[in-house]
Amino acid sequence: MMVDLNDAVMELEHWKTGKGVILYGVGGTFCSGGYLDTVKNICNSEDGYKMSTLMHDSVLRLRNLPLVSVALVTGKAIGGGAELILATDFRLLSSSSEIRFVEARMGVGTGWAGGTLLQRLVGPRTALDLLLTCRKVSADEALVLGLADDLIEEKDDDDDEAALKKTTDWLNERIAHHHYSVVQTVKGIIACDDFEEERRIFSSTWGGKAQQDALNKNMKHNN
Ligand SMILES: CC[C@H](C(=O)O)C(=O)SCCNC(=O)CCNC(=O)[C@H](O)C(C)(C)COP(=O)(O)OP(=O)(O)OC[C@H]1O[C@@H](n2cnc3c(N)ncnc32)[C@H](O)[C@@H]1OP(=O)(O)O
Repeated sequence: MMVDLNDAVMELEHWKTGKGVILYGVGGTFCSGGYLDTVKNICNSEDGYKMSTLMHDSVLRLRNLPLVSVALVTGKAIGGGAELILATDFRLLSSSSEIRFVEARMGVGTGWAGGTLLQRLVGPRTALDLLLTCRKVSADEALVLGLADDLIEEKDDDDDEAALKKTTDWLNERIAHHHYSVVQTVKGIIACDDFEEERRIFSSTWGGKAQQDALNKNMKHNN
């Protein structure tokens, strides 16, 4: 799964006209973390560092894609799976889904970049609390904590296709009406978190077709 994820992200890096991507699981579980048979086979510090390096690479490349990314979390997101939901720009949870950072119970810290990403999202105190208590976070609590951006209704829980359709609609509300160059620019600016880079990315759309078309429409933004 870890190598597959890295391959999938590399493939997405070549998608030049894309706007969005949805990360989801099937069969009622988002992801239950490291495959335990593999974990047992690589249970030494050196291999742990290698695994963590591979997962950091995948997660950071996914975050830096010029695409708007959404994790659709149906069912459980456990351990590394809970960390994985932090790799995207947004998180939509089905109302009975459950997030649980169980790494400390498993005798380890966060290996899939989740520590840094979690504290950026919910602040260091809440992150520390979630990582030390290893408690279940319900969809409702996730919404309050800022771990979830929106909830998908319960009736879709065991209907992967319906949940995916709702998530696609949610994402399309944000990206469908913009040209891909505009979506990629906005995403690039948010991902870079750097003023100089923001100017560089901004100038790539200035004077472009999307801007010319918008100017020619004499648009008003008063309703
Ligand atoms: C840095 C990341 C870190 C690491 O790599 O060490 C982690 O990810 S730590 C977390 C590792 N994951 C786990 O410890 C998960 C353990 N499993 C569970 O807690 C439960 O199975 C759960 C909550 C995921 C699902 O519970 P549920 O009641 O819905 O179903 P079952 O327990 O009957 O599970 C079905 C079947 O799937 C097997 N399973 C689930 N997760 C894993 C996994 N990560 N690796 C291997 N196998 C997994 C589970 O054992 C069951 O198999 P069965 O043969 O039917 O017993």
